[in-house]
Amino acid sequence: MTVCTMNIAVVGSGYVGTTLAACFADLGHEVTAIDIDEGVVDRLNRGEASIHEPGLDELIEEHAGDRLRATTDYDAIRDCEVTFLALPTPSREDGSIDASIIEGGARSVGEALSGGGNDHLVVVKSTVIPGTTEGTLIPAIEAGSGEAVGERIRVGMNPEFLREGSAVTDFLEPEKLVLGADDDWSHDRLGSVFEPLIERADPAVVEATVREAETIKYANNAFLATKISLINELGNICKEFGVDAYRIADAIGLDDRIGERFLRSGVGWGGSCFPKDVDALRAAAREAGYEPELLDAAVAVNDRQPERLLALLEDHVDLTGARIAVLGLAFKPGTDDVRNSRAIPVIEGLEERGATVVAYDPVAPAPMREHFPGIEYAESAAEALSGADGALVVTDWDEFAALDEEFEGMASPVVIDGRRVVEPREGLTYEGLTW
Ligand SMILES: NC(=O)C1=CN([C@@H]2O[C@H](COP(=O)(O)OP(=O)(O)OC[C@H]3O[C@@H](n4cnc5c(N)ncnc54)[C@H](O)[C@@H]3O)[C@@H](O)[C@H]2O)C=CC1
Ligand SMILES: O=C(O)[C@H]1O[C@H](OP(=O)(O)OP(=O)(O)OC[C@H]2O[C@@H](n3ccc(=O)[nH]c3=O)[C@H](O)[C@@H]2O)[C@H](O)[C@@H](O)[C@@H]1O
Repeated sequence: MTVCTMNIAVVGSGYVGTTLAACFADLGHEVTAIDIDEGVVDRLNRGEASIHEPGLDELIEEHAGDRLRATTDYDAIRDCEVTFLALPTPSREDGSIDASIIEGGARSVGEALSGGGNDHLVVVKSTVIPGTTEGTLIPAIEAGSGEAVGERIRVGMNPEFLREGSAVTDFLEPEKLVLGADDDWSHDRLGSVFEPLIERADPAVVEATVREAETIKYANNAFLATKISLINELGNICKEFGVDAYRIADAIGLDDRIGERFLRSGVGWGGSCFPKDVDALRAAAREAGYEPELLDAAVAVNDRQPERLLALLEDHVDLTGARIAVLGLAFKPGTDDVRNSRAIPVIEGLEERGATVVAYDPVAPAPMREHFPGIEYAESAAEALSGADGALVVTDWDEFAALDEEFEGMASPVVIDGRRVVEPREGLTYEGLTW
């Protein structure tokens, strides 16, 4: 069967945009990536990603200069049939989303499309609060293009569910695709974009309205974050009972209604999305007149986990003047992203208690230096552990599971594990956060 290939623009070349652009090129589409950062654009054109994602460099190297091109010039959109907006939607101080970047991007897309031309579908890929596409982004496109959306220019919403650290495989092997649009033409065009992926991976396809698609994304993330907070709460209780929370999770996960995934208890959820999206949903719910008590509690439990990790360490080590190794800085393994990493409150807590911090992460030391320029960064876990009075495991990198004689270099071999990754062994004082 012939699969139709299209000319697609992707605005924003961060974690989502770069993955999207490289994967669309791999699916056979002609892709133009647009970013305001010249460094990001130059790297893409040289065949390199600006972010660390397994498999991404290989895809970019294969397609750059051929089916994948990058530019800072929004005018490239004129030659495309579909434009995806993969721009940041960060939190404001009060937790609500700041839509100004994506609003500016939507306006620029409108300007690039002004003056007539071919039919064009603009697809919101970013996570935006229900009503934002209609209330903010469509007016911005209209202001830029000088014409009403709904005739030549139409708008869809296609939330993204990829995880950092497995972005490429998540994108190319999705469980579901949510195609949000408010008319048949837009649904059809969005369907055409994903036709090669549907052929290849056979995901469930959910046809939704734009507002439903916006809402599905928040509901998905709020559910997952709350699921982790629930297993963390249960895990804290298990610890008090002297019971291993992982054995309990294995048992309850066998119930299909609960499911075995996202039941790893520990130091909590971080990253660029769960904290931001749960906060944005709470703020939007409040603004709409609803008190989101369960979501508030999910955040409260999450905020408490790093403190519990530190308290466990304090049971074994006097932290004033102690040298403490922090193993793992990324918010999860497989990424160099440290946004809202649990390592941040952990390091802050250690500094408040007068400890000297020596941190190690296989890929994320550079971004963490911006948060904590004054702490020591080791080149290896062995170097971080050498002479340490205690160690905290904050990210579940596989290499920490293989640590063995490295612990012998510690001044006092105390390991508090926030991710269930280190194997307990003789000679090591080992405690898990929830086991
Ligand atoms: N990171 C993730 O795993 C996921 C993120 N999302 C959502 O996708 C959206 C994008 O997130 P990320 O990719 O993480 O963002 P990011 O921060 O990694 O990348 C954003 C990119 O946009 C560029 N940019 C900023 N302003 C621009 C402009 N006016 N024009 C062109 N480029 C511009 C930046 O230079 C940067 O390269 C957010 O709404 C996020 O919530 C959704 C699912 C997964
Ligand atoms: O909207 C987004 O940006 C994305 O947010 C999450 O993806 P991500 O944040 O990349 O990573 P996850 O694997 O979900 O992990 C998030 C946090 O939860 C923690 N976690 C995860 C699973 C678990 O069982 N326990 C647990 O503590 C991780 O350590 C990490 O800090 C969602 O899983 C994606 O579906 C979504 O697209």
